[in-house]
Amino acid sequence: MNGHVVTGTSSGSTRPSRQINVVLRSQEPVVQGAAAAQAYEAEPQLAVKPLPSVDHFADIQKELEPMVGMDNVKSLVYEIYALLYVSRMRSEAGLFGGSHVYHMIFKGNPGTGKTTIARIVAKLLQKMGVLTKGHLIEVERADLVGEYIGHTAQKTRDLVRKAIGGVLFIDEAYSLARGGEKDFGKEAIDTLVKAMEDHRNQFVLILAGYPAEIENFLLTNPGLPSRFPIQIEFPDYSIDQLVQIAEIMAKDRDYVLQPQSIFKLRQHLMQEKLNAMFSFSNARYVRNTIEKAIRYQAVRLLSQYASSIPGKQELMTIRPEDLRWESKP
Ligand SMILES: Nc1ncnc2c1ncn2[C@@H]1O[C@H](COP(=O)(O)OP(=O)(O)OP(=O)(O)O)[C@@H](O)[C@H]1O
Repeated sequence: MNGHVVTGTSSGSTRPSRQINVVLRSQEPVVQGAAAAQAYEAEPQLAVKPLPSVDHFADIQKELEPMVGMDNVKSLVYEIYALLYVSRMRSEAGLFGGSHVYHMIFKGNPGTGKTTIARIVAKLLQKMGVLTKGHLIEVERADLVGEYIGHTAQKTRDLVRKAIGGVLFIDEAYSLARGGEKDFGKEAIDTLVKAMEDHRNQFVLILAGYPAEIENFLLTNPGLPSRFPIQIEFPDYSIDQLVQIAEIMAKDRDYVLQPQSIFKLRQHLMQEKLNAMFSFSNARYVRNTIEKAIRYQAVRLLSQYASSIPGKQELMTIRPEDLRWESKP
C-alpha cells in the first residue's frame, strides 16, 4: 500500500474506545518486497516512539465527553488529533511531517453544537501547535460587509487580523453570496479567499450554516470546496438526546427534573419539533427552556415559602409547573 496506516488506539480512558485508522501518504519513493521488510525491521521503534509531551487530548476529551451524541464529530476531532500527533512523530523521525489545511465547513441546523465544537477544535489546534492562540472570532454577514466600495474589504481584513492565531467562524456564511455579483458580500468572499492565501497556516476559517444553504453556496462558488477539506455534519438531535441534554444542563446548574417534568418536556419537544421544523433550535431551545424553568421555579418558591426556607431538595427540583412555554423561550 502506498502509504502508512497508523492506528490510534484507545489505551487511556481519556480517548474514544474505538480505533481510528489515519492513512498518511508518504512523499518518499515506495520501497517494496524484502527491502521494505528490512527497512521496517531496522527501525521498528519509529511506530511506537512516545513524544516527550503531555497527552493533549485528555483536556479535549473532557470537553467532548459530556456532549450528547455527536459520534461522528467526536471521531473527527480525534482523527485530527491523531493526524497531528503522528505528523509530529514523523517529523521527529526525519520523515515528511505533512502540511495540512484545516479550514472547515460545519453543516447543521441551529443549536446542533457547531459553535461549541469550533471552540474545542480551536483549542485542540492550539495545543497541538498549529495555531498560536486558539481563540475563536465568531462573525456573521453584518460584521464583514460594509456600506461602500472598499469598506467591506477593510472590515473583513480587520476581522481576519483579529483571528490570526485562532479560528474565524462565519455563521450563515452563504448570506455573503445572497446579493450576487453586485453585492458587497462578494467582496467579503474574495477578501477571505485572498486572506487564506496570504495568511496560510496562520488562522483557520470555519464556514457554518444550514446544510442545504451551505451545499448550494459551495455549488455556486466552485473555487471554494477544495479550500475546505474538512466537512462535518451536525445532525438534529433526537427527542431522547434533547431530553438527555436537558437533564445534563439542569444537573450542571445543580437542578434536577422530576420524572413528571421529564415526561412533560418530552411531550412538548415532540410537538415543538414538528411545529418549528427546520427552524427548531435543538439544544439551544432546550437550554432556553431550562433557564426559563429555573426562573419560574424561583418565583414559585418565593410565593410558596413566604415565611419559611425551602429544603435543599426543594431548591433543586424543577416541577412540571415550572416548565412553561407561553411565549417562545
Ligand atoms: N450535544 C450536546 N450536548 C450538550 N449540549 C449541547 C450539545 N449541542 C449543543 N449543546 C449546547 O446547546 C447550546 C447551543 O449550541 P451551539 O451554540 O454550539 O449551537 P450552534 O449549532 O452553533 O447554533 P447556531 O447555528 O444557532 O449558532 C450551547 O449551550 C451548547 O453547549
